[in-house]
Amino acid sequence: MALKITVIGTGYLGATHAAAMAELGFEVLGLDIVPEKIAMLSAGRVPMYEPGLEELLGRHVAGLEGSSGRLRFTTSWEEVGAFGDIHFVCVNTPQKHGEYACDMSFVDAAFSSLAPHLTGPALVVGKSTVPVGSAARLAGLLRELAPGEVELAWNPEFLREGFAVADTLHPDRIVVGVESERAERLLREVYAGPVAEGSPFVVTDFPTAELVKTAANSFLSTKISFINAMAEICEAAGGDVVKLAEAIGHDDRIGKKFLRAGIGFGGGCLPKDIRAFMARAGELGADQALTFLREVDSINMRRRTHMVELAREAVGGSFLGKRVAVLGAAFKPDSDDVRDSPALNVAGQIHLQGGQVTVYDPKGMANARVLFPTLGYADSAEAAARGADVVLHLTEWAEFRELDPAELGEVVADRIILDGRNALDGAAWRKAGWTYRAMGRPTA
Ligand SMILES: NC(=O)C1=CN([C@@H]2O[C@H](COP(=O)(O)OP(=O)(O)OC[C@H]3O[C@@H](n4cnc5c(N)ncnc54)[C@H](O)[C@@H]3O)[C@@H](O)[C@H]2O)C=CC1
Ligand SMILES: O=C(O)[C@H]1O[C@H](OP(=O)(O)OP(=O)(O)OC[C@H]2O[C@@H](n3ccc(=O)[nH]c3=O)[C@H](O)[C@@H]2O)[C@H](O)[C@@H](O)[C@@H]1O
Repeated sequence: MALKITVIGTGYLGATHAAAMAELGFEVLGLDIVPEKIAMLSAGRVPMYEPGLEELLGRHVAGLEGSSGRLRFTTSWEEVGAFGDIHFVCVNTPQKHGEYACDMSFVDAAFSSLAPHLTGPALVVGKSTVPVGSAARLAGLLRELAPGEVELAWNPEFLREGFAVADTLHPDRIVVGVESERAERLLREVYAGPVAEGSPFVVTDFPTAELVKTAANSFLSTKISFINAMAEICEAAGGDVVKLAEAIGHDDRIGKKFLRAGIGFGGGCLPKDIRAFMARAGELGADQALTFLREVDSINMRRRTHMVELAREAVGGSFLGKRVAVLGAAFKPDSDDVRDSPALNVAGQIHLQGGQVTVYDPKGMANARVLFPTLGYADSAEAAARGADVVLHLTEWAEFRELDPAELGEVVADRIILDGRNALDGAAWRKAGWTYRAMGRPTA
């Protein structure tokens, strides 16, 4: 009989994972503690913006016309416990307030809620990104609280927002930390489809599985901060970081990807993951090993301040009485996620310094309004730019590359644009009479 799968926590990761598991042919039950999310998902609607996810839900959510009916959602732990052979835990692990460390309270709560309902044999699989050592601790919690024969495995996730569906169905690799052959066999059964299509399947122990995840995000963060450090040098020396990245990227050992200089990385993962990693290394007495991540983080945060300084310079040295248009609120394009968004951080800093900021983003507006309620918002790039003394391009949506510089030039007070993502066609903007400035690139 086909395995029955539950997914605990149906946010960016969990909602995608649940739909993907149904696509792979399993019966799936998703649980969240937010009833509104469960109501939306049960109606086949996605509570966030993730390309392709709504279509996938439409193919599987029970009760929708023409669906496989393999995917349902609930808020009942009892139902989840009775339903699943395998339970994937996908809840959030944010940064603790005022600390670098990871806030494990959501994971702990999920395990504590689930365990008492596991009366039969079950495999619990952690997918959330956690500090190394968490899996061993949580296995102990399961032994203590679960009445049935329950085992734990750790299966970190590497999907990117904006590509979540494709990354889940065709992952670069599947990593499982297991303590028994049975756990490995069950997870091989779950991922048989992607593995048959070529995804490597890496089997290891708990700590290594946990560490693979934080190591990968640390490496990616380091790559971005490396190229942003080169952008700083290029600005000082008159070089062009885009050419530099292209040229070093021709070396396969370096590679072209993740070398886009700009205002740096944000989002619900890279920033908090490198900080949690540093905090955990400290607890393990190995903090020296990761001191470089402190530098990675500070280079990254400096990019945001640098953009604020460039903007202030562009409006004559003070934001007082100046209008600033901000194009972009999401932490990256093709997402509505504004968690630790560099664009909103820059907008917020300028607002605090007295600038009149108007933000526009194709998908991130609702989330941005919740997080930064005092900023101004407009419902198009043109409306945001109306009367602006400077325009900041901070999230590289395709929509912004398609803007007509001549048309936008008609509505602004001053034709100055700062490209925080090095993604616009500078020559076209200059031709239309704009002062165009990019990051780590020559000014003219
Ligand atoms: N968003 C991403 O692209 C990726 C995220 N991750 C990791 O996956 C985890 C989840 O991240 P996201 O999906 O982005 O977070 P999210 O905040 O979008 O989703 C988490 C969900 O868990 C629910 N939840 C919280 N406490 C719960 C509980 N006790 N019981 C049941 N549900 C509960 C929340 O209501 C929410 O819907 C984090 O550890 C993150 O680092 C890993 C790879 C990719
Ligand atoms: O752990 C996670 O949650 C995920 O974190 C990142 O995925 P994601 O946060 O969706 O976004 P990325 O595409 O990695 O971009 C992160 C940030 O880096 C910035 N970035 C990315 C690439 C680049 O060259 N330059 C750059 O500034 C983006 O604008 C964005 O703000 C990783 O890429 C995923 O593999 C991982 O699973």
